[in-house]
Amino acid sequence: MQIDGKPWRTIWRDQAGGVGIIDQTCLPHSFETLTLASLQDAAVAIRTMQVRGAPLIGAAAAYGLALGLDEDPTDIGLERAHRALAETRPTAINLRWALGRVVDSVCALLPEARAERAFAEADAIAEEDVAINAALGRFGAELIKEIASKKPGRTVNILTHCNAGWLATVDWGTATAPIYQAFQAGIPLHVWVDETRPRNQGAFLTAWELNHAGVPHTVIADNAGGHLMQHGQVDLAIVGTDRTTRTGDVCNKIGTYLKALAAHDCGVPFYVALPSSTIDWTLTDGRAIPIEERAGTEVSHISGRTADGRIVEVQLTPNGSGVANPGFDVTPARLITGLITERGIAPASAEGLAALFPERARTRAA
Ligand SMILES: CSC[C@@H](O)[C@@H](O)C(=O)COP(=O)(O)O
Repeated sequence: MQIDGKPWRTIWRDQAGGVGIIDQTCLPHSFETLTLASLQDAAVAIRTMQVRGAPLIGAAAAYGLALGLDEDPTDIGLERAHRALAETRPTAINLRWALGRVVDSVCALLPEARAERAFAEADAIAEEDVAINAALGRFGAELIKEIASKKPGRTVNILTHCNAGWLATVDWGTATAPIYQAFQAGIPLHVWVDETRPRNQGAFLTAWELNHAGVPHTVIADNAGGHLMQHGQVDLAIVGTDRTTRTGDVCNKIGTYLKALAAHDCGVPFYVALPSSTIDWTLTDGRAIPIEERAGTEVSHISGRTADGRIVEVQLTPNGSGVANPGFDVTPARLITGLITERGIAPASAEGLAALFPERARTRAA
């Protein structure tokens, strides 16, 4: 992604031995970067959602483990860093996947060799994420081109939920990678951006990055998607996922399920874009996925910028009303038209995923 004419990634190694990130809690009002200099910084950044989105959480956790090994490379230090990071967010499987990769790469080494090796593994995870998202973007862009060919000269309207974009990955995004690639290929397209209450990742982050990329888009209230689908104003939906079972059930930001139901009712194709690191090969039923329960204040309060540039938070709900805030929901495979992966587009089923990833499908289900 180019920002002010300069290429950016969402996470990088800085000159001083730290790890740079974009503080996503400041967007869209200000673009600020910060340095993760310790295990503690990395754990806080993931927990408070300064970095977020399944693939980026994975990369940040990998760097966090490397920072932890820099502080204490012993077995005890490794275990402590692993535990601290694994506890930060429960739903995105990429977190555990990336931590597992770094642990496997260092555990047989002498302590003094561990930090360097862990940083190299974290770099590899980040680089692979870029290549994988670019690859799945190519498959998804073909899909968009096919839809465009059926309505020559007219705009393809794509609905997306939450931010499964550039900001949620190291580069490209998952749901947005096909959009960016089709847009760059000259396909006329427009994106309906669900605001995605309660944290507004759509209104704050997806809108911000589509703006920077010059992609035409419109932010809508979460409740508007079904209406637009009924009126033929959505050609396809593409969303991301935090964890996908081996049978193709998809866990993604709360509200995704309702969009999939509406799409099913209206005959709108509903696709999920994902790197294979988001597949949990041990699970056969999406209902087994742990759902993060987040702070009630995300529902009862909302923040925004005043006309004179101040960021303020205001309360929406009456004092005394209860609030609940499940962060994710599960869309059953039967509502999903296809899974866009780095190896191609699979039907959302055990057979579909096993055909694309035969070596991973041999993992035993729990
Ligand atoms: C490419 S990201 C896919 C998902 O991680 C994304 O859709 C999502 O649900 C992000 O949730 P978040 O709570 O903002 O981390």
